[in-house]
Amino acid sequence: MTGIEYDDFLDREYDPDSTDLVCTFTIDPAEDMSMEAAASRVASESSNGTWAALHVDEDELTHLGAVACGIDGDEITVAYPAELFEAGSMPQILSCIAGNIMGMKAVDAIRLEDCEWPGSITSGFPGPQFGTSVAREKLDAGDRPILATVPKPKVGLSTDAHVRVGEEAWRGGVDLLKDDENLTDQEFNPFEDRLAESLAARDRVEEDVGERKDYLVNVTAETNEMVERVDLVAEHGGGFVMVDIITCGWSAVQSVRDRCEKHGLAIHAHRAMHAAFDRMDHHGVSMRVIAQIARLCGVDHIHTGTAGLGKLANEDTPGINDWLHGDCHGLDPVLPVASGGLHPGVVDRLIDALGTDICIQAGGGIHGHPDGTHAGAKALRQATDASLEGVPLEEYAQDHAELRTALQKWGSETPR
Ligand SMILES: O=C(COP(=O)(O)O)[C@H](O)[C@H](O)COP(=O)(O)O
Ligand SMILES: [Mg+2]
Repeated sequence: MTGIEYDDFLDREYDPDSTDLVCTFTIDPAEDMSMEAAASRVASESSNGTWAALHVDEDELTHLGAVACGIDGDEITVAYPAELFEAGSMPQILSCIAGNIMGMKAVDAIRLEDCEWPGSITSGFPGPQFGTSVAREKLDAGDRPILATVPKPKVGLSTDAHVRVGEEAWRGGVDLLKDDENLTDQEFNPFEDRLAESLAARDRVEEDVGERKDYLVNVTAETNEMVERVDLVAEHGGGFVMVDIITCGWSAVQSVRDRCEKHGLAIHAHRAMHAAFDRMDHHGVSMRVIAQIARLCGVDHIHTGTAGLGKLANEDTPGINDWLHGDCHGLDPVLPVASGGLHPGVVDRLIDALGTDICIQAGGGIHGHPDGTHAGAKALRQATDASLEGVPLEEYAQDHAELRTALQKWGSETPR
């Protein structure tokens, strides 16, 4: 009989191989706990161990145990055998690497910082259907950032008012109209009415301005209802859906991705509630890992922060956009969305920081323009054009009235 104990989950000589899922955690061990003791407990509890020494026949043991194989300051590395995981199930993977260990007494805090995903796991997921190619495949953004807006107030507008604001913004120069994260199917603005009338307005604008536009309608709901709403988007001729990926959960994201494959719809991932996991730098799950998971599950765009230029402490993980674009066993790159307190006066520094392969979303920074939504959209487009041409915004504003007014109102900073 073999006793499995915590020490069996610690081996600092182990060198992970290409089939392992390798996770990096920062941990704060409990008062009476060494880093080694805490690391072995993290590896045990997140794979196939528990607190009591177990008695199993060696030949029954399928070596599903994780190995804490690296300790460097407050950072530990844990390698997980691929056989521990169910192919294609993000919930099961997270129940291992971000499950019980988040609450175990052996650590006062623990944060999942990064994952290195083996091909044996990534091959079980679809990845993005379009990713950054939406700019050219579904829109006419070419090499400039895609511009988006969300009507404000975030909820409460009637369908007619919502569509009117959307049409103004599209005519002013944004590519995408986006629902806000808490606008779904409410009496004041029912889902299918808003969908149908917004897409009809989109078609009118495309016809008039000769540039492709589209609508990120928020399909967030119970999973079966979401799948039905994805079908409705396809029936009405939409090109995208928006999903609040954290609040609806990863299984639902996987179901929506599967349905969007059938209809050729791109997925815009809003991350409302992410800050419950990633805001504290000493506990939870980093936005980098959330973005990795979202990419595996197959979103095409995801909000990843504003390089500190916006209103939200939105955890601009250093290099996160590199990861979203970086190679991961052939997964398509995901389009980073910068949003939250943005307005024309910060676009130049935003592009300097994040590049042009991004989506810039501005709500208040368009609809709060002194001359209204149409002018606000024009000002955002003008600021983008100026930045791509390398012309200082103030100089470009001399003969672009809408940008000039925006800069007079907001300058180059964002109020919190
Ligand atoms: O509605 C907005 C921004 O509106 P506004 O442009 O008026 O600030 C988005 O929900 C936030 O950007 C989400 O934050 P994040 O992008 O960090 O997930
Ligand atoms: Mg919002």
